[in-house]
Amino acid sequence: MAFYEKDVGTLIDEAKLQARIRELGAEITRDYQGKELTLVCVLKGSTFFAMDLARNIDLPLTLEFLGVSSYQGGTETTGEVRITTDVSKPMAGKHLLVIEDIIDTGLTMGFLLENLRARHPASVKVASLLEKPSRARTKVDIDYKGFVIDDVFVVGYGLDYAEKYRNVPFIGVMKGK
Ligand SMILES: O=P(O)(O)OC[C@H]1O[C@H](OP(=O)(O)OP(=O)(O)O)[C@H](O)[C@@H]1O
Ligand code: HPA
Repeated sequence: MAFYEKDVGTLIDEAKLQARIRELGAEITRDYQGKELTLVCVLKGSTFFAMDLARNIDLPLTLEFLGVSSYQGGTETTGEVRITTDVSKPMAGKHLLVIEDIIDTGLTMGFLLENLRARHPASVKVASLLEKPSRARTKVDIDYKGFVIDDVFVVGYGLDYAEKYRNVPFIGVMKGK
């Protein structure tokens, strides 16, 4: 029995995740033909999605990592988004695709888009595996969206509860939360 089976139920299984990621990868491949694409992976939650998505994009892309944190171990945002790790290169003139695991209140992505646009990239688009529109506090346009989910706290496939459960291989819900 896997370590998480007692605590985590399945919301979106691995096959469904991978099928949708293949579709998104194909769409991004078409849209960025002839452009130099930079994936900006938002640490830590988006890492699993970003790596699977990158494998499904048939283009010579560049990877950058940007760390932000605002949940501080709980299920509610602190509302204060902090950069914990910055990208390694200037973003000016680049075609950026920001990769997120989830857009919940939208506060993190709102902060990130403002921060990245100030660096004068050629373009900025957003890919998010999940969207939880019922909790939105600010409007974020998602160019490449995996799934829309209800107002439940999800874990797995990169998403954590108090830093745990990121390595659960599917999108799950905490039982009894
Ligand atoms: O739309 P929001 O309400 O801002 O929520 C979304 C953000 O919250 C999570 O990050 P978190 O701050 O928990 O850091 P982590 O990715 O390291 O877990 C998630 O990975 C998103 O970045
Ligand atoms: O539902 C969630 N799960 C894990 N991390 C999150 N960060 C924002 N929303 C969530």
